[in-house]
Amino acid sequence: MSTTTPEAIRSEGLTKRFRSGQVAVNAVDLSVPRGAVYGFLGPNGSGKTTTIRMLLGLIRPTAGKHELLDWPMPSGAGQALPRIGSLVEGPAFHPYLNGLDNLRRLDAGDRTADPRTSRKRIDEALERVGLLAAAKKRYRAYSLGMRQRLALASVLLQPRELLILDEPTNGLDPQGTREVRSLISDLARGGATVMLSTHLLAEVEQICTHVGVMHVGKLVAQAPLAELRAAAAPRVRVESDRPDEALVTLRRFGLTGLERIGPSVVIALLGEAQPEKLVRGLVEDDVPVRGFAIEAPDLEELFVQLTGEGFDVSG
Ligand SMILES: Nc1ncnc2c1ncn2[C@@H]1O[C@H](COP(=O)(O)OP(=O)(O)OP(=O)(O)O)[C@@H](O)[C@H]1O
Repeated sequence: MSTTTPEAIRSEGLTKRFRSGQVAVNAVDLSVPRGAVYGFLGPNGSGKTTTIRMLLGLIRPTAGKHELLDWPMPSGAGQALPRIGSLVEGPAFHPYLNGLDNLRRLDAGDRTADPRTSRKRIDEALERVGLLAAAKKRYRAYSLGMRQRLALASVLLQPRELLILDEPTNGLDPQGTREVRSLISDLARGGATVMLSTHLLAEVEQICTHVGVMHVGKLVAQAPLAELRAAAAPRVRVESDRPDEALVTLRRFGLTGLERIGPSVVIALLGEAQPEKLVRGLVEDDVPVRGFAIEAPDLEELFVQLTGEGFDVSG
């Protein structure tokens, strides 16, 4: 194996052009740090599933290259894939078998799984996704949410270094959604790296440490969530005929991120400063103030600026 890098997933110029001519994924450079919960966020049709299918070697990229756990794909698939659990389009479950027997079948077909521990691992996986009570029910009688849980259980039959999950909470009711999110956080605490795709900003805000934002096939932003939050931190905006003097006052109050915008507007990060004290300070310094506002873009506004579209914030 090559030397261990800080990234669990790395891609350069990953591109998929379908036969129709449509470029679904356009030169995507992913960087998913080990230990991260990486939210792959984007509206429907932005290219998330296509990217994930390329990462896992299910479809061939038109251009670009990528590595999973430092193994180049697809040549290193034999080494990389046993260390990776994935949920994309769900495994093929048999409709007339119950959940338990479906997992037995999958586990028996996995040559890296130890048959002696099979039952124990299956029960643990069913328990983790809250499906133990329904283990003997036929798959065809499962609700969409139960099917999703069984798919997740199949990913958890073995310990994994990396989990790649396409819309893992899709189809789950609010309770199921909460449970799956807490399960993902548990897995990350246990040391796994998780990449999950979602169209829900709330999902990213609740469980992710990093985010990559897709828009019409392009990765338009990629950063630790804390960094994006800082970029979305509240700012103070002062309109004055003497902006240089306004800047001096704001600086005196310890504000950072000071910037002049146009001839009469300055902005700065509000930080811990109290707005009413700032106003008083400006007046005391004899700075003529025409406008004073606190602007607090939230993450949603930030993403809208990036992509020109909103995300579903519910869930
Ligand atoms: N096999 C295919 N042949 C042609 N076009 C495809 C194919 N698969 C996906 N596409 C197109 O590629 C674009 C990206 O689709 P993709 O499924 O990757 O998006 P997504 O972000 O995962 O969206 P969703 O959340 O709806 O799954 C879409 O416009 C889709 O219609």
